[in-house]
Amino acid sequence: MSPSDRDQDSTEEIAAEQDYLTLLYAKLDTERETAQARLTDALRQSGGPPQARAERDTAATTYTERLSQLNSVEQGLCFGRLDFEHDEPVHIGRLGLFDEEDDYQPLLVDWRAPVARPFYLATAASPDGVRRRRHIRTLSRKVVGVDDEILDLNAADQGHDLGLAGEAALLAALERRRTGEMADIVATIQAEQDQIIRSGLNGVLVVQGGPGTGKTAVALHRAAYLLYTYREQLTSRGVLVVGPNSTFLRYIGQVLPSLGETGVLLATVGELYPGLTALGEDSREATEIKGRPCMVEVLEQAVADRQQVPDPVLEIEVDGEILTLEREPCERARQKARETRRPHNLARRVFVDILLDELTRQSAQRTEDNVFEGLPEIALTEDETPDAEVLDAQDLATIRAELAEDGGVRAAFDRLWPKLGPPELLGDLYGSADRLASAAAGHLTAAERESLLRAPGSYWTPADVPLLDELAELLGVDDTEAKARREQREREERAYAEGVLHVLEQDEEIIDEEVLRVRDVLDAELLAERQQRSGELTAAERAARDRTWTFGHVIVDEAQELSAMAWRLLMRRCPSRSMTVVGDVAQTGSAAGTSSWAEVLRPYVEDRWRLRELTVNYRTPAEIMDVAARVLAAANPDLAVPTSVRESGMVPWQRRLDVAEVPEGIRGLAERELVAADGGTVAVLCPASLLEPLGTALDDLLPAPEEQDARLSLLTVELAKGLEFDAVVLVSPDEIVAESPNGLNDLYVALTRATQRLGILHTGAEPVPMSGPANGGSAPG
Ligand SMILES: Nc1ncnc2c1ncn2[C@@H]1O[C@H](COP(=O)(O)OP(=O)(O)OP(=O)(O)O)[C@@H](O)[C@H]1O
Repeated sequence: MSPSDRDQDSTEEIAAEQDYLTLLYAKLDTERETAQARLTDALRQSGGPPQARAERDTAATTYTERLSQLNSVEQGLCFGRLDFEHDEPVHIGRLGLFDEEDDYQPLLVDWRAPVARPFYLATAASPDGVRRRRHIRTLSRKVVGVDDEILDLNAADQGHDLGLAGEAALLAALERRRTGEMADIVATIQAEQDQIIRSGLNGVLVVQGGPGTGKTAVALHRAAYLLYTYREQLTSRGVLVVGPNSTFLRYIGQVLPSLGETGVLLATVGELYPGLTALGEDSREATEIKGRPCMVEVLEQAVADRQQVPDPVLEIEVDGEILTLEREPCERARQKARETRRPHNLARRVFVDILLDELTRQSAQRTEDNVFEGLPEIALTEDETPDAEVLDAQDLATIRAELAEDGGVRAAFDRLWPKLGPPELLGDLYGSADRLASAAAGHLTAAERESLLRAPGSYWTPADVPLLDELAELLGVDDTEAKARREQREREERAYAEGVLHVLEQDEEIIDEEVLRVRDVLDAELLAERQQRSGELTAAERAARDRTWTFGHVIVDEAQELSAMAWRLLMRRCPSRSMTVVGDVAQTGSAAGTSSWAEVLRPYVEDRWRLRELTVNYRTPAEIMDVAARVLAAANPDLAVPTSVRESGMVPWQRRLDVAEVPEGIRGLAERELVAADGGTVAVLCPASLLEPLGTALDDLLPAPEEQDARLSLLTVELAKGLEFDAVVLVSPDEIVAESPNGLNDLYVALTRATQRLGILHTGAEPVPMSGPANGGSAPG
């Protein structure tokens, strides 16, 4: 076949695919119109029995979700086609479309359906009945190209040694300019990634892989797959995706909506304590200490320290009389309360009950003494005993109830066993060297305790959130009063709704006797219910407001950074242990983070977790990985860098400047990289110590904080974790290494952020030889 025949072929193929795509979009438009009409219909109806109302609400929610799903797949609706040896071809896309007029024949197959799987897995050596795999490139609703792979044995010999599927489409996707928002990879998922995405729902799955191997992309597509496959199980409990910081969450935020999935909660660990925003920042040392597992014992002791007994006696004045609480009964009450093993605020009731008995006994004794005081001694008759009591059970109950309400008695109980909230207790602990010394005895040194001290009212930090969550468990919520208040509020809302109906009815009588009566379409119960519900919430929205919410599945990204205390919090949110844990132990930056998955998971699932590894680097060209490999070899000689899929033809540039000259020099370099990136993104990555001077030097080139699609970013390595840019300028590698105990890991992360160009600006000694003959590392693929 001559080249012009091939062009002709491809023009015809494109035209044929265009016809099919036009049909698919017409179908999509019809589906949208139908969903919109049904939604309008459901919203317009009102009244009827409660069951009909509930059905209508469910219908409205279903059609709203369907509509948003149909809208989200507008771009790249169909991206592939499989031609089989024996069966009819199928087109593959972001969601399934069916032809109702032809017995629901599939027009478009959802990429997550089993029949679409060979699109990602079939190879020439193992074609699985597939004859041809076609990638269809589109721009809006127009087909702009097709890339075909014929899966026959001739092709098997020519395959790429990395076993890539749809190589042309993959390389085109990888070469595209970055925008500051992660894109989905649904059209070019590779076989090793597909295995992870479609792995079963149950148990803990760990995905370990070097930089750029697609861990984040895979984790997000797995969320979409699980929601599709286990829809019923997961929509009610929701899926949680945890990321390291809000910059990262913004970066990945569009991927799931572009896959038609919106019911997922994306959050950092610092955002998982509802009602609290962790705006503060800890020193590196304090972050590490707050993450240690021994903090559980420190907090337990801090709670125990708030359960006091008098030394030796506490006097309480009640109605001019002095009652006393001595050490012994208080110790007994404390012992009994602790033995219940209930959280502090709930065990308090036992403590209070026992001491109320004690005070009641004293008060009754006092009353009896008063009754008999001054009376002449009267001889007992034969049927009287000397112990006959003056006060009966009813009297004792009254005394007890009065004591329970007495301000002095309540204050005494609050002093001995105060009701406590997590922020209050933790604030008190951080605010007092003495309290800290008592709680942390045997766990933290004086210097370590010192680093936790802070002024009252300081902002909470992300590392405080797991501690607050732990305290919420230790303290418990005594919700008796809250429950009573809630019931009262519900009663008031019903009464208010009754009142509203009454007023409306009166108005009606005045305006028009003939019109439908308000009570025919509304009743008090419904009005009150509407008020309370104030709109249907998705599981993700409800979960975000509820600390005790447990999710159907939890995905943790950059999981190597999490502290032991953060793991405890996440495990509480996922008692089913249906989790996907994604990370790279070679990239651990936080001193509280981990270098071993087994160590992290053992306390929760022992060795019952499965490991999958990703080995191909889709982000970073081989020339850059060559430099990164030298750093990894120095940081962790046992680990290998992933193999790059491509070369860029550009060896990273390296330059030397005096540290004082950097602010002046950086501007020109950043401008040059912006031009070279040609509309793509550029990041200057620097040690924390240079953030301010470089920020000033680059001021007018940097975006305003609210600007979304920044072309230039200035970041520390910690904040750049998980992100990628077309070009990176790395400043002062030696300082980056010196700033952290895991400095070489940080440098490795920084070196692997670029998709095209990397420049290194040295200001001191090279922490690891970064140029010259390679001493190991990845050979260009
Ligand atoms: N199959 C694929 N098709 C197209 N692009 C892909 C594929 N797999 C990964 N990529 C791209 O490679 C880049 C790196 O992916 P991702 O950020 O998920 O890697 P990572 O393993 O999480 O990296 P890091 O550990 O450095 O954070 C992204 O731009 C992603 O879109």
